[in-house]
Amino acid sequence: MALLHYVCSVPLVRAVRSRSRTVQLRTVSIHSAARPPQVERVLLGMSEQELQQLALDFSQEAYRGKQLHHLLYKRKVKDIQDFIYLPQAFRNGLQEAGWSVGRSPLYQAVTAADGTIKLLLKLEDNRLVETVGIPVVDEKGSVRLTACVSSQVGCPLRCSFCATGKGGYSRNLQRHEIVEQVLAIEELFKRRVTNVVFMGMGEPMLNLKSVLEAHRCLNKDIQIGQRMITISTVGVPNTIKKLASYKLQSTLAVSLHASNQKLREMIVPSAKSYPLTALMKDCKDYFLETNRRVSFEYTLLAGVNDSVEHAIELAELLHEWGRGHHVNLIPFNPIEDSEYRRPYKKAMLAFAAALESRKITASIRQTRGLDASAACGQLRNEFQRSPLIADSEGQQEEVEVAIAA
Ligand SMILES: C[S@@+](CC[C@H](N)C(=O)[O-])C[C@H]1O[C@@H](n2cnc3c(N)ncnc32)[C@H](O)[C@@H]1O
Ligand code: SF4
Repeated sequence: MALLHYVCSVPLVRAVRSRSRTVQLRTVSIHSAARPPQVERVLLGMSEQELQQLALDFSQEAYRGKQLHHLLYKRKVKDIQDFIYLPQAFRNGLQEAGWSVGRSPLYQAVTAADGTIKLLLKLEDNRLVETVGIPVVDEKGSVRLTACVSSQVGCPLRCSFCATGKGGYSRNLQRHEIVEQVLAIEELFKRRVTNVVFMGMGEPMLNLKSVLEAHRCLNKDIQIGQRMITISTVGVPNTIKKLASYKLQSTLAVSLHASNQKLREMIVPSAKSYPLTALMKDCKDYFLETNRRVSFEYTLLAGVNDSVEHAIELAELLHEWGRGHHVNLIPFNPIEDSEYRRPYKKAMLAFAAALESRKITASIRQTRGLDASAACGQLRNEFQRSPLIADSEGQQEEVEVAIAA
């Protein structure tokens, strides 16, 4: 693991454990979570029409809005004073009115042996968010670059095998804080991001508004195809239906991890509020409404959910679906203070074979970025415990998360 940059050592606002946990629910609301800073005057995330309107509001011609769009999304300029095409008076006017581009400084980047890079961005309120760039060379030799983006700082849902969940929750990310992760990865790799997966820190469905706004920007402004974007969720009641209504061509990934309700509740505490039958129905409706295959993520935990019997039960759950799904088997990535273990390869292959023999398409996901703690579910804890941060004077903040009935 090589340290690429250490940009600054600023106080870190650290989230601590939530005091209240999951209770019975129908809808989800979050109380007393840390508020993001004021973001009304942030340029990143705005559409071309909005930027044109902004130019008009500043008594500029509408084409200045087009130039702003080009500077933000093509030239990726980070500071208003560097908008060299724009009149100095317009730049000054924007700044005086409190506008900013909305790009955060890179705090740290760590590269893994396989070329995966984990980036840590320092947000305006000193919170840190992690994002991962994963380069993949396909059989034809062309390179894909996947951005694994975060939607929240931490996560309130506390899945038992996930470092993010164990690290606590601070707040939702704003749309520009999601978009900028992709731009930061492009800057570091010096190439375009081809795929985006909402599989970093946080539960996207608990921050659906900002996730959808960021999705629009990534698609329309940064020109990443909708089909190249995946939104991953552990399942939050009513949100899959809502997402389906937008009829996006993006992939919905549902983190299942268990073949029956009892086991799922043990692994994913929030499953208590969203029975497997209801979740599966919503997923099927999603497929029928969008005609997009749903991807089921299944983290394999040795001796917990990885037996052939579990595979058979999972196949039964998916059997009536026909072609509308795919199962992604994710070998557990080790995290601190966890008794879970990654299954042996033989067990994973047997699990996949049991699915395939029942006509359920499945693949075992290749682990990327493990030695840099950049693999699925490993985000957050590593940096939180870094001595650099432990020594800082970041104030601690009690965050209470309640999932209400
Ligand atoms: C970190 S979550 C973020 C997206 C969303 N909250 C979800 O759970 O789908 C992305 C994926 O990482 C997986 N994951 C979490 N912890 C993991 C671990 N320790 N090993 C392997 N996969 C893990 C989750 O199951 C999920 O499929
Ligand atoms: S797996 Fe997803 S939902 Fe569960 S704690 Fe981690 S980030 Fe949150």
